[in-house]
Amino acid sequence: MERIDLLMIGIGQLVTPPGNVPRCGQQMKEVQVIKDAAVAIREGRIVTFGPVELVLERLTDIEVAAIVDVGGRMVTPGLIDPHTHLVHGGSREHELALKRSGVSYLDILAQGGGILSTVQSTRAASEQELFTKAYRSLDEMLLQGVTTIEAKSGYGLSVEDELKQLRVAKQLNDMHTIDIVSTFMGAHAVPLAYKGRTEDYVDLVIHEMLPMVAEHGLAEFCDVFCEHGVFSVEQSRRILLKGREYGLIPKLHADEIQPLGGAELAGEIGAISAEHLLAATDKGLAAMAEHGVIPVLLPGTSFNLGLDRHARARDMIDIHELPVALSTDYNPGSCPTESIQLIMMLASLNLKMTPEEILTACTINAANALGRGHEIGSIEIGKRADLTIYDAPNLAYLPYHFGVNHTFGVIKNGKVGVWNRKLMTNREEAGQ
Ligand SMILES: N=CN[C@@H](CCC(=O)O)C(=O)O
Ligand SMILES: [Zn+2]
Repeated sequence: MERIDLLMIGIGQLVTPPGNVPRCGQQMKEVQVIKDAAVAIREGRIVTFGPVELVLERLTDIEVAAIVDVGGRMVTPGLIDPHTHLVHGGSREHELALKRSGVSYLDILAQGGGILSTVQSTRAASEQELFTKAYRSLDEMLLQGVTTIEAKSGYGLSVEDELKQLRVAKQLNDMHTIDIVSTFMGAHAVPLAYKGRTEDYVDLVIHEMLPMVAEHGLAEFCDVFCEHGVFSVEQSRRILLKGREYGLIPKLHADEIQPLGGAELAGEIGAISAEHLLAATDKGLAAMAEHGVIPVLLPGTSFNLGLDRHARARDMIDIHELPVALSTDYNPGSCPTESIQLIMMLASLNLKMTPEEILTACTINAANALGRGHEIGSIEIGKRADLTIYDAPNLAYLPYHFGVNHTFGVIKNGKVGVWNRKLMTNREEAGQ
């Protein structure tokens, strides 16, 4: 072993799911807890970790450039948020009264509001404006302990505006501490100019948007809002299969409001993940389990939409043995929050997930929903040194003591991104 760049000591509890692959069913509860631990990092990767005496023994006669003592705090892998609509213009607080008076999410959309309202603001915004707004959201996420996110397009809904959103996401990935994985979601809604002509819009997505996104290398995944009144199962299938021909891995907003068969479609085409799933049937969940599709659950969305129904996480874990992942769904409409820690609390309250399951869902299962289980999502030798440090004595404390940010520090790629609750990023780079 050569020199060590950073040695983290004083870890009261090091808590991580093991391995690189998705943790299914009861495996989600099995996390490794190492007391009085240390982690050694070189060139942004984990070189060794374990009980402090063991780590120090392994480092005998090895030069250590810097030592950081985290004062008995808890450390986990950096948290991963695998479903966000990060880049968008404007906000939708003007729809709050409508929402609270009982008008449904899909009715607001059908009236030209909702997603379509954000499409207007996103089209009107410059790339710099979109960048600055999203950069602030990324700062919030980093302060919460998040080190990698996914970001979808889908508020442009024209060739040029979809590319604009994806270019901004790429630039953010280059500039911000958080890693951003991009998803093309031109099929997020039918734009007003195509009202009543959904098939024509699907043709635009397939024949004009997908080739351009692929040609510019702007996305890794393709997603569709498969929902009654938005895109049908058949249209979603066509878009996702064509996307795959262009090298984009399929994801799907599936069975959020109606049991349309999105979960079944995700299984049929072997999507990497299916999201929402509040209305998914047992048949759909079985199809997902059979084909290794990861359910990404978004309890902040059902909470914020005031629904009395939630995704059936317990059935997914206990009966279907699925590898559940969790995410904020950060977006300006159904879930305007960057707080992954609020999501952890809601997963406990409404999805009845245990603290261990919640950690697994926010780390290794989320990493696999982004095809990155070999790189991030657990503390293993050789993996990226993405670590979150909490002012909390144990895992259960996170969903228990709610409404505050427990994150004390973040290490991203072996470098300090947050310390003592303060960002260590260079804000000047973001033009602020
Ligand atoms: N359900 C569809 N899309 C987003 C919401 C987007 C919006 O309302 O702006 C979601 O995942 O919740
Ligand atoms: Zn979404």
